Amino acid sequence: MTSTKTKVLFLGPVGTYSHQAALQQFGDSDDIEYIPAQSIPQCFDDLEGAKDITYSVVPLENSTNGQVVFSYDLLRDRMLDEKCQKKQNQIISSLEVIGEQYVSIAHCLISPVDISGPKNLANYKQVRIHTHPQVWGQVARYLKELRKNFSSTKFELIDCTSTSDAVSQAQQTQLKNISDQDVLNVAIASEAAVHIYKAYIVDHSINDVTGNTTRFLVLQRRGTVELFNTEKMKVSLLTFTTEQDCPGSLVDVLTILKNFSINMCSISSRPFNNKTSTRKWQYIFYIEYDFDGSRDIWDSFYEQINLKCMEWCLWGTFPRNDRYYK
Ligand SMILES: O=C(O)C(=O)Cc1ccccc1
Repeated sequence: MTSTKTKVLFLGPVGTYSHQAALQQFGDSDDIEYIPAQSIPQCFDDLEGAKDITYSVVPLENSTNGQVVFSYDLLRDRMLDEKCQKKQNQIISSLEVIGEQYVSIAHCLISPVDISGPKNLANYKQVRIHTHPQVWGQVARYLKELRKNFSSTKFELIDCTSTSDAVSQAQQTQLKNISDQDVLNVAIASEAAVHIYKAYIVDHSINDVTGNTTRFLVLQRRGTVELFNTEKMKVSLLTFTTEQDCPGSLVDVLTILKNFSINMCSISSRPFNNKTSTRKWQYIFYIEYDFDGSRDIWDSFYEQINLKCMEWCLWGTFPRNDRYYK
């Protein structure tokens, strides 16, 4: 019998910050089945491909070190995929954003074995630190201090697909090399992962900036579930490209928001390679802006956007999460 549960994909395995974001969005109920993906691309691909998966939760940006570029580039690649349906210059992506979540990041230094505190890192000639690439920029100062305080220990940084995968990798590698007493494999992950994988905390709250927060997007296949209409403040995410070597082309797009008194709350960019041109240094822009459904301006607004953008994609209009303001 097929499951009647709502299936939610997240960057796994269990215990990741993405898992926390998914739980914040959908709760821990028998009606929800959480499915761990092995990579951020898989969080996009499997949502697109598997009709029985309803939602996917992906990391987008961090308050300390900015864009999770893997996700930005996956949005870019989907927008610029020729297979996408087009309406004039508008690209209708197969996925849409229906929500956002904010997760407080409190990284721990985690060991598969109990070393009774950070001072005993000095007992190892080599310490191999595993974590998700996005984490290195959030603990740069901590790592510098480690190297200064344990100058006889060699620290090696190893990228993993997620923070929980890092704990698992550290455990497996430590077990495989159990005879080598000079090497310790550790991970940087959440305290939730420590309990799930029955590991040990060497150091608490090691992120350089307290209040470090990661923002996640909640995706669905476009049109799967109609967005509930709430009075809550909404925000729209739109990506676009402009004509290269055309002075003022970006300003012309941003001026549309100004002319309609629309508040832009974020802007960022990523390089892209246009298939029809060998030119480098072309950029796709990502803007978010406050959406007020009570204003009767939006058809005109998007007509103007369509005129000034080479290509554009409205990824979604979704409720602003209260945690944005904390
Ligand atoms: O690996 C995780 O736990 C993730 O959810 C990705 C991530 C990594 C680092 C900070 C925030 C999210």
